[in-house]
Amino acid sequence: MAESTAPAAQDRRPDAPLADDDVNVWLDDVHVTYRIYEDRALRLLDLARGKRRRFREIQAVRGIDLVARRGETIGIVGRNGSGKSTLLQALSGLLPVDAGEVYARSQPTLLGVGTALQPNLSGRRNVELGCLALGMNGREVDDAIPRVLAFAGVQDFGDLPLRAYSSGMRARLLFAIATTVIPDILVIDEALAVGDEEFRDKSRNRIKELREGAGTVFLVSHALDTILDTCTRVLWLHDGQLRADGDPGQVVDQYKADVEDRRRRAAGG
Ligand SMILES: Nc1ncnc2c1ncn2[C@@H]1O[C@H](COP(=O)(O)OP(=O)(O)OP(=O)(O)O)[C@@H](O)[C@H]1O
Repeated sequence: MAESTAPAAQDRRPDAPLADDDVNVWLDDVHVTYRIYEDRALRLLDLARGKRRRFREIQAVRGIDLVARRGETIGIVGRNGSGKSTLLQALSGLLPVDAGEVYARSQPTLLGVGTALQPNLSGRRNVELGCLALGMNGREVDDAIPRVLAFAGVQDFGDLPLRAYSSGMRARLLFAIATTVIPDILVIDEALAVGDEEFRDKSRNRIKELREGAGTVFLVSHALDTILDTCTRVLWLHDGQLRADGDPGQVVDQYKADVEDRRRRAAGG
C-alpha cells in the first residue's frame, strides 16, 4: 500500500490542498486510458462489413492521488510501461484525464527527450523561440541567448542548424532553454540521462537551484543514482498505480528488491 500524502476524503473539495500556499500540484484520483484502434487493414475491412471499429484500452494511470509541495524534487521510478511518462504528461496538462482532477498552481514546464526543437533552425534561433515562448521580452531574450548557449556548452555551434547537433547536445540545449526562467513546476522526463557526466553535474546543480527557488521538480529516470542524488521524495509507479511514496532511499530499495525478485522468478530461481 502506498504511503500517500493524498488529502483525506473529507477534504476532497476542488481547492482544499491548494488553499495551502506550499502546495504546487494536486492530483486527485487521476486516471488516464489510451484507446488504440487495431490494425488499419482490419479496420477498413470492418468498416466495409459495417462492423464497429475494434480497439483496445490501456489503463496507463489508475487512480493516482498526490500532493506536491514547493521545494520538493519528486523522482518517479517504475518498470517500462508502468505509466511514468503518461503521468507526467497528464500532470503537465498535455494529456486529458479520463477521471479525477489535476490542479497546478501554474503551468508546468515539461522537459522531455521528445520535446520539440526545430531541427532546421540554428541553436541560437531555437533559444530565441524557446525564450519567447517562456514569456521573455526582446531584451531579456537577447541577454539570455549567450547564457543559454554557454550553459548547454554549444556556444561554438550557435549558428549551426540543430540537425547538426548530437542527441546529447540537443538535450542539453533543451534543458538550458527550459530552465532559463525558473519555472514553479518543472517536469523532467529522462532528459538528464542523455547528457554526459559533466552536463549531468551541471543539470543536477541547476535543479538544486530551482528547488531552492521554492519550485517543485518532477523527475522520471531509470538512473536510480540520479534519482537518489537529486530527489527529496520518490514515487514508485507499478501498473499505473502508486506502490510507494516517500523517502528516496527506502522507496528505491523497495523498488530494487522487487526488480531483483522478478529477475529471480523469471530465471526460475
Ligand atoms: N501514445 C500511446 N498510445 C497508446 N498507448 C500508450 C501510449 N503511450 C503509452 N502507452 C501505453 O501506456 C502504458 C504506460 O506507458 P508509459 O509510456 O506511460 O510508461 P513508462 O513507465 O513511462 O514507460 P518507460 O519506462 O518504458 O518509458 C504502456 O502500457 C504503454 O503501452
